[in-house]
Amino acid sequence: MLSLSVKNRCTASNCITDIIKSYHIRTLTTSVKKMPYINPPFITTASNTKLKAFRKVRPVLQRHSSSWVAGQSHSRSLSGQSSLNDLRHLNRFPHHTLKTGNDDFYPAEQLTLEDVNENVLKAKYAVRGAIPMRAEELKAQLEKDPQSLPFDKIINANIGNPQQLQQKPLTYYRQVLSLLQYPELLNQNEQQLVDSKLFKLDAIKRAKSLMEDIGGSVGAYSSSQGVEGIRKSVAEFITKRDDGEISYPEDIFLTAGASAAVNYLLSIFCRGPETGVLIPIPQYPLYTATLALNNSQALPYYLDEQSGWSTNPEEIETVVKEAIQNEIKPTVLVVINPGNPTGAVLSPESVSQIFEVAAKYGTVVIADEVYQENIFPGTKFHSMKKILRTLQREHPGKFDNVQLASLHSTSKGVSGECGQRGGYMELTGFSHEMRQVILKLASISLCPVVTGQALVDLMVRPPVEGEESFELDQAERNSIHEKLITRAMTLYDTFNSLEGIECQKPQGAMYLFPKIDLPFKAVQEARHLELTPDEFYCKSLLESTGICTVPGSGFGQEPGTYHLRTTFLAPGLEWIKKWETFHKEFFDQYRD
Ligand SMILES: Cc1ncc(COP(=O)(O)O)c(C=O)c1O
Repeated sequence: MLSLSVKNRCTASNCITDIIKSYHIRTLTTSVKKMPYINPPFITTASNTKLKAFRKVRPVLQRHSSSWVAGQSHSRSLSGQSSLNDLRHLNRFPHHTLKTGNDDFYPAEQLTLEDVNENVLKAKYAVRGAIPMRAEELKAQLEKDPQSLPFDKIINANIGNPQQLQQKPLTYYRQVLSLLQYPELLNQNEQQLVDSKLFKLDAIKRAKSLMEDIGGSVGAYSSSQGVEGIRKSVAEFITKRDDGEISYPEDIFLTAGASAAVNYLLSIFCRGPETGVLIPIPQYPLYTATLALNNSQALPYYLDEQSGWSTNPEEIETVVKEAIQNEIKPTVLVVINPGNPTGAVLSPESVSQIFEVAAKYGTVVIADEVYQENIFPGTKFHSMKKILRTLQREHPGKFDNVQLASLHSTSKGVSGECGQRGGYMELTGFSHEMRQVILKLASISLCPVVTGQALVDLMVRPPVEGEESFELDQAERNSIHEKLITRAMTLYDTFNSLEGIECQKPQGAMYLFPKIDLPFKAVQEARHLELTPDEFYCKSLLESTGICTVPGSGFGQEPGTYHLRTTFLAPGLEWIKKWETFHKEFFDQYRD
């Protein structure tokens, strides 16, 4: 039983009724229609649902009512609340009497979505979105009842997570890491450890030297910028990779994966809606999600699908100019190279032209190079740092103020150690004070995971020829590379042999992003189910084969086109055959 009391008459009655209707608060509607002004403190009994419903309409009631009258005259007025006009009180104290025998005690409600940071609600991350969530449901169903579905397992092709898909960790990495985790082993006789066949001598030596760099225990915080000895290894790796262009340990920040670096950088540079960040479309949704969290604007620049998802620096400049006209500062430009989800690798010419734009407009460049090791035969990766140094040498003065943050990670490449959260960023061209801000932000999180830092060291300084682990390590790396390439090419060929699919040839990374041109009937069916055509295709694929992919809409795509993203990490080629069969049947079912 709900009892409402009416004080003043208010002109907002129609509005209130509409709002209440729109929230389907049927139990309240009849009463409220007759009561244009509701005074909340006079609700004497109500179910939680009714109170929640009331809270939804309350802000509108308040906006439209000339006087929100507090219920001072009510016999059960809230103790200690001098002003019930204050909405904060209304949020926290349900206005119902609880028969506790203690009139002073009113249990507070749980928070609702209205109470949380709306930027968090706005952020979207499709890689773990609706289709992967449906896959989780199906996985649970398979565990309970293995016969209930037309497949026996879920193939997670939705995320670049190699070890989830049975990629074996590199032996050398894990030998060193296990010694770091259990230092008692390091006190044993080295020969005995080697004789146990569990550890190679070079792994033991490496663990000892790393332990010294780390300072004695992976269980202790390190410096916020990361262990100095490991930063030295990273700087040496970069110098070698970039044909002698020098990198300095002071410019290296070790991070908990590349995601942490993106978070640091965007939370520093995003000042609100007047900040614009150029992101490639299609993009890895970490960027749009982080921008949403920071309440800043994504400025999309489209990659050109027909030319293998190439980047057009002229388009980037057009986007920059338009942003400036709209009074949005194009503060940051994100380049993902090799691309996720496209697999495209940038040419040195494109990179140089991107730096022209950055130099002209003072735009910070984030070079997301986490796939730099995943390069297919016939393609060469050129780091943005190396090209920047070349430009600076060739054009004295012109590129000196370019600010570049280059990111790398232990999650990808042949390491595939996503769960260990290792990564680094190299800062080039930032002022001292800006670096101090970045350091301060890093120090708020204390330090990146120390074993993740150790993994960065192993990634940038693998065993070399002559060391005991070298041969096995090389064999393991080559096998991972070969399998990835074989699967990528099989999938690519399969897609291009099928009706209604067109796929650009990948040059690197771990993904294919084919375009799907669905028959009209399939598009209609998707609409009927309130799905986009790409969602409908991905959902049908999942429910028929167990293959979990991500609709192109999660990454951004040219309006009117539909894509999906798949990894090629799942072992074997059988699943590709299953996909082919599904696709043919799908088209047979929906062909016009
Ligand atoms: C382009 C890109 N950048 C960054 C990341 C995040 O990687 P990490 O695991 O190092 O945080 C990913 C992960 O898939 C990615 O694809």
